[in-house]
Amino acid sequence: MINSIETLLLDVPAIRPHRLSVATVNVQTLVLVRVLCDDGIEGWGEATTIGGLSYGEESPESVKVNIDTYMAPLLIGMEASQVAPAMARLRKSIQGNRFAKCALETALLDAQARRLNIPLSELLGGRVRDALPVAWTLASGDTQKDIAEAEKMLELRRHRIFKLKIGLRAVEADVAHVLAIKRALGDEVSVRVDVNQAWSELEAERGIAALEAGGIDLIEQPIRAENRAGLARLARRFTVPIMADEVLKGPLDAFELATHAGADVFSVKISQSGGLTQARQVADIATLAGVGLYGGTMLEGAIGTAASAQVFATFSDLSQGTELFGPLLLTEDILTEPLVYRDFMLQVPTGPGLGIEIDRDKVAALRRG
Ligand SMILES: O=C(O)C[C@H]1C=CC(=O)O1
Ligand SMILES: [Mn+2]
Repeated sequence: MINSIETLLLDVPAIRPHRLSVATVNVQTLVLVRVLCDDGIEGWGEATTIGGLSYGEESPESVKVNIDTYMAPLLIGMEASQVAPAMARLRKSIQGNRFAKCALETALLDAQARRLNIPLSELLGGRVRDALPVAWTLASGDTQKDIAEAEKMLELRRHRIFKLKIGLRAVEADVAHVLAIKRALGDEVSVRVDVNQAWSELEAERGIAALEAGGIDLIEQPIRAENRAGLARLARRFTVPIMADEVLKGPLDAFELATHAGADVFSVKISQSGGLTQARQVADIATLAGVGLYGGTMLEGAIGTAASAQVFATFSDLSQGTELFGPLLLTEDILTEPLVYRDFMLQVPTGPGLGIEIDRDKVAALRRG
């Protein structure tokens, strides 16, 4: 039986300001969910977002209020080992709130996989890989700083795929910044951009043409999410792959995008998808439609990152890699043993459930209030 559900907010400083076109992250608020079951088993989930309400329509505070007030009462007393009926009840009674639902599903599946003594990936069809390529996002806002940071990551053998956040400056200035970094890092390194919806379609045509000519490998959400027809036009027009991010909010969007050739690649995010099961559905739709896959992040800490890794490890195609670097952007970790990043890959935890152990003292120290 599900005995209790607790939602915790943890404010964790970033190692440097992380500048996106929609927000600058100086401190990341981790939204953690802990489910306690009457057999003594505990499960953890995460519903972290970026920049309060500037990225998505759920804030850390709204996730906490909505889980505590509306969702936990629906689940408490239900059979903890029956995750599907629990989630069906939640989905039937609660509109929207994908991040909150994702955190709850993660915690319930973590607990159930621990109960069965298997990694969470094995409840989702089973893993086909034990390590995931991990991109790093260069977002200091300064070209020379970004180059130095990338060179350090290459030397550490931690990342050789770099995603650059652009869209704050004029198109030409952003293109010059990206191509300077590409030239400095050379052909062995993959350089991509994420515009976070900042360009108009006309700006995107100009910007993408220059980036494609300069050897950039992937263009993420160049125009606003509402302009689906525009994204499809860009995908058709350019050879460089166009990736859907903000436009993709679950299986129905995936189906619609796949039907209309709306993007070349999907960035799958567990919370944007509304949970781990739905993230798998997004991936299945992509694979059936011949759309490429990338494992995305909402800059979650270790719990959301481990949960994402358990899901992405089950994807047969993961041609564009992942960006599961969230914990590395934070000054504090909340695990007894950190996640392992080695040889440009995140090692997918092999222990039961999420395969991680929470350090309660660290959580208590970082907890808000
Ligand atoms: O992809 C986004 O839009 C959000 C996030 C993912 C990596 C990163 O640096 O920011
Ligand atoms: Mn993005």
